[in-house]
Amino acid sequence: MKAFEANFDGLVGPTHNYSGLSFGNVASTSNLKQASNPRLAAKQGLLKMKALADLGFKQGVFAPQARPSIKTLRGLGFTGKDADVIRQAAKEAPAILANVSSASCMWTANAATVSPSADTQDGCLHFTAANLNNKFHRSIEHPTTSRILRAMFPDEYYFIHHDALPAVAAFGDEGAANHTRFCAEYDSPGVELFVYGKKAFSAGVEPQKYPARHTLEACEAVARLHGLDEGSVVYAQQNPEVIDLGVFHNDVISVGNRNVLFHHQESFLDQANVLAELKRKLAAKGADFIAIEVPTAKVSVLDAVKSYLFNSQLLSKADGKMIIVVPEECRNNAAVSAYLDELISSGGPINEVKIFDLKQSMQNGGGPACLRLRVALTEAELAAVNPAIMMNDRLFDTLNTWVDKHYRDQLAEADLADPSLYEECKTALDELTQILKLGSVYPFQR
Ligand SMILES: NCCC[C@H](NC(=O)CCC(=O)O)C(=O)O
Repeated sequence: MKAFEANFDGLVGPTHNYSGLSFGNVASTSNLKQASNPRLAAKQGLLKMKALADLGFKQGVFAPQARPSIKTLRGLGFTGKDADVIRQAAKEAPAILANVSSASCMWTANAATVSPSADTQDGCLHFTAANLNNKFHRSIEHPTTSRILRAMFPDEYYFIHHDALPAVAAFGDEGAANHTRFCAEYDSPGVELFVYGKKAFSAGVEPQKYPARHTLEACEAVARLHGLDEGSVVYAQQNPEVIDLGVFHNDVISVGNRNVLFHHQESFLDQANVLAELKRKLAAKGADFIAIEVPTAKVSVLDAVKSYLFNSQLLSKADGKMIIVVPEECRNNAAVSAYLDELISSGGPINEVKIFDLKQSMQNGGGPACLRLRVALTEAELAAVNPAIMMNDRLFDTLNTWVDKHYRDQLAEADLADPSLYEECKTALDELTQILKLGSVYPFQR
């Protein structure tokens, strides 16, 4: 049977802005109050999707959410017509308005955790929406995320959707940014690596400066929901010291594809044992685990955080070799650029680099890997995906025209107070649900 890894990239929403909302994410806090360009941001993302689709990879579009979230504002006591709600929040609680205006759902690696059907007890493909409980602006994403996921993967015969875990810190869940699946072929049974920042209900080390967003308890709950057995999972604690250096998700310090893990020397707390367990469990599934470890002497953690070398995508080509998709920032960093040259000429599994300009997203701490949710699909499952979300020449043109029609090319803090921004967002997203055939997924449509 043929199988694929499809990538579903977050289409950047019309309110993309820099509000410095993510303590612990260095890019987010250091670009606070910069003006953003939502139109450019959306187009940068679309160009990546189109380029990968053109290379023959299965590529889909993950729709953004309506912002500001009027529902959230009403729940916090703002009243009146929608425009009044926005004006009142802008005047009395601008920080709340900034939170509910974030376009943060663009980083779909945080939308959910996905277990392919080859790994699960019932043979279904499981999704659990992430509660993103650690950050207020992200904690409001999951109800709509769940509805969009159901519209993207509607067939109940193949796809099972779980609601987010309880919205408390003990079950803090950041989705696939802290989850990597290893396998020989995409449809052969694999091993799923769940990475957490701390334990909630038992003692252990944790970061001192920045939050550990994701707990072991959340990882275990998702593994249970998805029906993964002991031989198919590895739990690893992220190195708390690198969280304190700005590695707020594991996908800032490691990335995996098939049998390969590309990671930094300081990624995990108990690195040697994590790697050994992965090797052993993967061997039992008939795959030979390859770990490519980048030494601190070549790339420091700070360079990794600045360049987002590990927030890359590893994509398997027909010949079995892999492309590494990196942001432009990797070429602007001398140490990282030199390392990349060495990597692709090393004779190892990664032998090609593709570079993308994703600066608008990068300035909020979101690189190529943050922008995509990976779903390994069999041919039959792929055929059951909503076809209107799959990228092709026509959809690329339609979405570019749609962005030109609806998006502003500049957004500063003061613009968030403008009620017409919400109107523009609603008009755009209403049209988008028709383009992507999603049905009524947004609160304003229900
Ligand atoms: N996987 C990348 C996620 C980036 C995201 N940044 C933000 O939400 C920044 C938004 C702002 O600061 O305006 C986060 O930290 O969760």
